[in-house]
Amino acid sequence: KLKSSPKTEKILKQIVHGSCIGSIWKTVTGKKSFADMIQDAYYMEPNTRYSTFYQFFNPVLLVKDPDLIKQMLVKDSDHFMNHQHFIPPEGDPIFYKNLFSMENQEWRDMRSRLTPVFTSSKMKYMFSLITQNCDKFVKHFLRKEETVVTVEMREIMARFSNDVISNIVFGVEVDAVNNPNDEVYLNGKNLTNLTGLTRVLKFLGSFLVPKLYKILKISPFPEASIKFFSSLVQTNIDVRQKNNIVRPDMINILLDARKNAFQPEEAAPDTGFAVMRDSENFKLSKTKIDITDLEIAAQVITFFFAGFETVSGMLSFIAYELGANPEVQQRLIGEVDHTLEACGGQITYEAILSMKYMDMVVTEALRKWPVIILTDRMCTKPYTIEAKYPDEKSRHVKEGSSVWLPVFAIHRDPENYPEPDKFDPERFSDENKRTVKPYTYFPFGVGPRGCLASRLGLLEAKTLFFYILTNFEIVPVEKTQIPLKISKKRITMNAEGGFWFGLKRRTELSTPSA
Ligand code: HEM
Repeated sequence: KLKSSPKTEKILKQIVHGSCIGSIWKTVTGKKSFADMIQDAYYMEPNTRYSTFYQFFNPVLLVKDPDLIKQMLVKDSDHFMNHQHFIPPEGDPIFYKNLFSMENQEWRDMRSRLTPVFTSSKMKYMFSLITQNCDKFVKHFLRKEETVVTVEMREIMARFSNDVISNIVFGVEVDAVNNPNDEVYLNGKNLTNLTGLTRVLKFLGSFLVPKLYKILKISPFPEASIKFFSSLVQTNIDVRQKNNIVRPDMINILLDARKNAFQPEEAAPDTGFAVMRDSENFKLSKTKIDITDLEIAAQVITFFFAGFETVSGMLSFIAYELGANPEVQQRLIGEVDHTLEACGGQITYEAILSMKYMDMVVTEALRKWPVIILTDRMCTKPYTIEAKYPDEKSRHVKEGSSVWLPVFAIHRDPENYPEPDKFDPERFSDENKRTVKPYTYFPFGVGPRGCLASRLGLLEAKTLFFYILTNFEIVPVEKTQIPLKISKKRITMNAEGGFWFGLKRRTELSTPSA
């Protein structure tokens, strides 16, 4: 009988049971969704605080227990500071020098320089850019003759997200809602689209065999689109500096912060339950920041990348839940109408954020459909998980090994949320939200490395649905699929067969003059 090491035994067991490696293969070949693959891993070792498995030969620790998540990824986050790198440092400097890929002290410095750009008062400053795009969005549909316009939500939300994020981060007014062939949009889609066997393999491969990718200098992203965005941003910075152009966007905030220290913040309301707060224990930059043109370009391109697919996914799932749950939608329409009336027909930042039911709906949609199914950390300093229960042994986590936070699986675990597949905004009412188990809600990740721009994402969602519901009702049409099935063809969360719904005018009077 051959003797094998515990590690080999574990890999063999996984292959034999088809549990993890088998489910990775099913995901690569489009037979299983990425969310299902992670759920398989989550339930592989039931009733444990964490599971371990191998990404081929790399050990991965999947953390499931809320207290352990808090301990490891918040309190002891200095042991788990970086993401597993999947973009080779030798690749394009613009794409590599972004916050998501940065590591250790370099990341910490950049994060503290960028955090002031995303405060609530900066969101208020940028609110006018968001409303400009929301207004364009509704006018696009109000111009149509039909009373009910059939629309594939994911496509139109992607175009909307493209327009907003380009407007806010690049300072470029793009109109992909009206022009689907817009160059910025097509390049953004190319950059973020993870469909097709080659792209899926290339992307999953960067997680599964990162060392090989590093050696071969393979980037999972298309080079032509990276070049397109680099030159767009550089030209934009040059033109502004030459002509002293000022507009309320991120390039402007960063260029300005190079000359003047960040000003004391004016008080502004926060954007809701889901806002990342753990990530703000940083010493914020109170002096002028030292940031080069290249670094500004790298950051704003990351913002575009990070805020395009995520936001469009979130908006599509909110639209789906409103269309599938008419009683929720009617209650929200009531709140929208009341809010519009209370602010005399001219919506304000404060009024958007005063809507409690809107916050409950958006929070629950992000619980049921967290668009980022999984986030990861790399162990940067050896760590020991002490045994807590009699049947546990303490577990050593080696430097360089991966830790995964299975967001989707935690949000759908009935231990955390009873009837987890039910869309129930009441979970987040004033009364009930106090009973949500801490560290079981992660649409924007966790700890100091959590999403930098949760406020922006939430503000975009609330403002767009305010505009939509002022003018339309979202109704099922022939092609609508309820219940929604998660697509097996994409790594990012999407609906099989698309998100088809109708936008039904609420009144004939809302026809725009222009
Ligand atoms: C609904 C919209 C969004 C969702 C669901 C989302 C979610 C996430 C998640 C899960 C992470 C990883 C956090 C972790 O590992 O703990 C992340 C990181 C990040 N997000 Fe977002 N995000 C959204 C919108 C945005 C937008 C609009 C921007 C920029 C304008 C943005 C910028 C970033 C950046 C820069 C990071 C990396 C932070 C770091 O490593 O320090 N995100 N986001």
